[in-house]
Amino acid sequence: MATIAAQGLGKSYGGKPAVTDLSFDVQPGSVTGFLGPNGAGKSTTMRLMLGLDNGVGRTTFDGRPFVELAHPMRHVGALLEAKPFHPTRKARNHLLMLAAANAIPRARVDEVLALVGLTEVAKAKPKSFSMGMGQRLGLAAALLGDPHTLILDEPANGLDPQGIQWMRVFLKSLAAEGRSIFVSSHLLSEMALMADHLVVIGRGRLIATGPVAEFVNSAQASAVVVRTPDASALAAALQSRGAQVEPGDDGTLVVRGLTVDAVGDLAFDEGVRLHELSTRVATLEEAFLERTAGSEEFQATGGGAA
Ligand SMILES: Nc1ncnc2c1ncn2[C@@H]1O[C@H](COP(=O)(O)OP(=O)(O)OP(=O)(O)O)[C@@H](O)[C@H]1O
Repeated sequence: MATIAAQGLGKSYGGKPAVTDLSFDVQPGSVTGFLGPNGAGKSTTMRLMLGLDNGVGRTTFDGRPFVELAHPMRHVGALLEAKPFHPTRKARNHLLMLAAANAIPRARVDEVLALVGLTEVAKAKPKSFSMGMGQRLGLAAALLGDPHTLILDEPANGLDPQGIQWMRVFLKSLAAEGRSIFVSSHLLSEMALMADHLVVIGRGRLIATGPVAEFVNSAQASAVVVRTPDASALAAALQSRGAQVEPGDDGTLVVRGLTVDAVGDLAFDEGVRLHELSTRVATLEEAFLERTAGSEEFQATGGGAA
């Protein structure tokens, strides 16, 4: 069973749809990246999942909606965009209050402060915190109940490169323990390193969901590159098997629709000599830009492709 099952989520603001009929699953033991252009509806979706926004649809955590969980913090930890802590209440005291309200042992507070690297500043007030420290405190709060599921909206916001790397290793280790991690981020190179699965939305609608590898391999930018002195013979043979073939750089052929193994086997069967046979895998950024093209809410007129 999927740990998180979101079904038919929807929300409009003033008649304008922000999220429309959105359904997806998040499996345990993996990091699922939640991607979409600015304004695509990621934060709204996460709020809907936790019952923090009025909307339509249903999200269950191990079969039950968030509001029906007896000890929600022990099932689901959330870090959303809004800073939930009091600016002048010391970081540790903030966590102690949360722990007390949720019947979580006090000792867990110092554990989570250490986990996120805030032990040294436990007695400081969040108003003196950098954005990255604030994110770490938010993550500490999300982890208090040792939850099986984490929902994190842009947790890497404000973190320096070391912090971003730490976050990646940390979230991957939590997933490796069997937890479900659902995390949004605009840092696509980071997401490529961290996520196993993706949920990609545009204008509030599902664009793709599945393994990261499937998403990048299905991109147009992914292809088999082949170089041969018999290009026209090979191109004809490839096209007769349904492949799309385009001329590439330096006399290569760029082939889509067949695997590298199939291209190599076909060349062998046809007696065509090959001087190069390689694959080009799209980056997550290329695949993302390709699949979300036209679904950006905010399009600038300056810049563009160089
Ligand atoms: N409280 C609100 N009132 C009115 N419109 C809202 C509100 N919150 C979000 N929206 C609108 O809903 C849409 C989705 O916004 P949302 O913040 O969920 O997107 P997002 O994918 O999280 O964006 P970003 O990547 O920029 O953080 C946008 O068009 C946004 O302007």
